[in-house]
Amino acid sequence: MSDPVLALSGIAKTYNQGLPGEIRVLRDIDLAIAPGEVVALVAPSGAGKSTLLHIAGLLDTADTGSVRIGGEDVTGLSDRRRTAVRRSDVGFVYQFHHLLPEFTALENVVLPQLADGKPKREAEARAQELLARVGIAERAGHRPAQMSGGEQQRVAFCRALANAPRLLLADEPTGNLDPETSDRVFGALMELVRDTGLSALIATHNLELARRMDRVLRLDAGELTAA
Ligand SMILES: Nc1ncnc2c1ncn2[C@@H]1O[C@H](COP(=O)(O)OP(=O)(O)OP(=O)(O)O)[C@@H](O)[C@H]1O
Repeated sequence: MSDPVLALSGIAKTYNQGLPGEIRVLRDIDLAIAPGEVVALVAPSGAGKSTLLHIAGLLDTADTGSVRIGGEDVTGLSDRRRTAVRRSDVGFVYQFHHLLPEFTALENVVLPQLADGKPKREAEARAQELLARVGIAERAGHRPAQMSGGEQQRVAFCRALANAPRLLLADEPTGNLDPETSDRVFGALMELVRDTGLSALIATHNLELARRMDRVLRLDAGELTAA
């Protein structure tokens, strides 16, 4: 069997360790996501889902435990190597799009590819293709402020997938949209994920959306359980 795309083992994280305000956010978390598997993460507010996603996406480090991406143990890598792995293997989508306001939709999808060393012409072709796939090809020349919330979030999906990562991590990717738009935009994301065959861990408060994924996990009191 092939290696999980993401494997977390014995992950624990405590904020303010040893201080009066100590918070044990994660306790002994184990998680494996298979190639092509899409997993929902549901959690009450403050349960530590952002912390878990940041550790899985190499934006933060755990106190104990290991993180493997594509079979490679990335736990002890230097900051430089972690950044390189994150850039090429992990796509991130946040609740708010975090697009660069002074750049167009196309440029927002092109820039991470240039940072990864791709030639401009190739990067632009891929960006066009991704924008077309989520139905906003005609918005390529628009800046974020000229687009609706749902369109902006679609651009953010394209940006996350621009470098063809193995793993997509999403933190409430449609959480700031109205229910109808959220449903449509989430559908576009799922189509993109399924088409590209990548693995994903998607945090959501929306149980209806969670049920459209392959597996639902619940994070509560620092522990992860099957829901
Ligand atoms: N840098 C930090 N220092 C101290 N405490 C922190 C830090 N980051 C997060 N916390 C605390 O850890 C807990 C988990 O935070 P986290 O952001 O992971 O939660 P969450 O589940 O993503 O919450 P939400 O759904 O509200 O965004 C919270 O109680 C938070 O206040």
